[in-house]
Amino acid sequence: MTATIEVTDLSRRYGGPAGYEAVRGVSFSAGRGELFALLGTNGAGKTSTLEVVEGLDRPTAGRVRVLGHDPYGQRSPARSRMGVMLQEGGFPPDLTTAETVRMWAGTLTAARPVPEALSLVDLSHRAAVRVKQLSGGERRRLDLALALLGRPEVLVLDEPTTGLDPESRRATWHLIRRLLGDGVTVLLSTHYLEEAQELADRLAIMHDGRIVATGSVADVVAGFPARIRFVLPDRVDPARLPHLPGTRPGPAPGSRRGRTGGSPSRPTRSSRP
Ligand SMILES: Nc1ncnc2c1ncn2[C@@H]1O[C@H](COP(=O)(O)OP(=O)(O)OP(=O)(O)O)[C@@H](O)[C@H]1O
Repeated sequence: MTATIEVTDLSRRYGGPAGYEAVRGVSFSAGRGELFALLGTNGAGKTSTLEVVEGLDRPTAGRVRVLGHDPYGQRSPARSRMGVMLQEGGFPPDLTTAETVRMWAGTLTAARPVPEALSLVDLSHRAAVRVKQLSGGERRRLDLALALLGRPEVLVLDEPTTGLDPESRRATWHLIRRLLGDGVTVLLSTHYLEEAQELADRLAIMHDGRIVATGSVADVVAGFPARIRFVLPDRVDPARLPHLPGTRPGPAPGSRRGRTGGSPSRPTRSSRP
């Protein structure tokens, strides 16, 4: 069966052949009703990857297919079935929330009714408020409402819960799970491992433009040793501790001595900074 999203050996370079390669040979796929998460620190290459899947740019090398189409070269068949939530949506500040959704709906052939879109993201009570008066979290939810407006089969969400309070974050997770249950395929980037654990069928951890770990959430988490840090009271001499397999002295915060688990080296005496 063909995957709904298929990314093969994707590279993306900014600034021509001598420029910066932000994505370096990335491959992953997601099937119908699956959520694939890209996890990584700032600058890892997540947004650069998502933008190519969204069809905003062509790959420097490699291949991307969404619902069997090249999202850049065959833009309309892929884009018309895709909902996209960028990291920062730009809205006309003086329109109300409902006017913004209505304006966006006007560009689509079969948009959800505006009240339904607002209710999905819990913004019905803010329908008459101007966008410039919305909080950052409310604007993120408005962004999500616009991504859902065309009843997409594929959703690409760039850090959808950044800036949301815990309750809104959980509500967004609940909504995403419902969409997955309806068969929507979701590609999501996030900084939060917790978010990937909550939602993802599979994930990839990106670093410096490459995937450094990928698989099911359980596989990836199991592949990283647990790190437990503790600080010894000043009066305890680390040399007198019993041997603790897999521990090593860590950097001592302040004037205290620390120790970190997760590496197989034998503990040695820790020095003060
Ligand atoms: N238009 C651009 N021109 C040149 N370099 C860029 C451009 N956009 C992004 N980059 C660089 O590419 C690298 C990857 O950026 P990208 O935004 O894809 O990372 P990210 O993982 O999404 O980070 P964040 O979590 O901060 O959103 C960074 O070093 C960034 O500075």
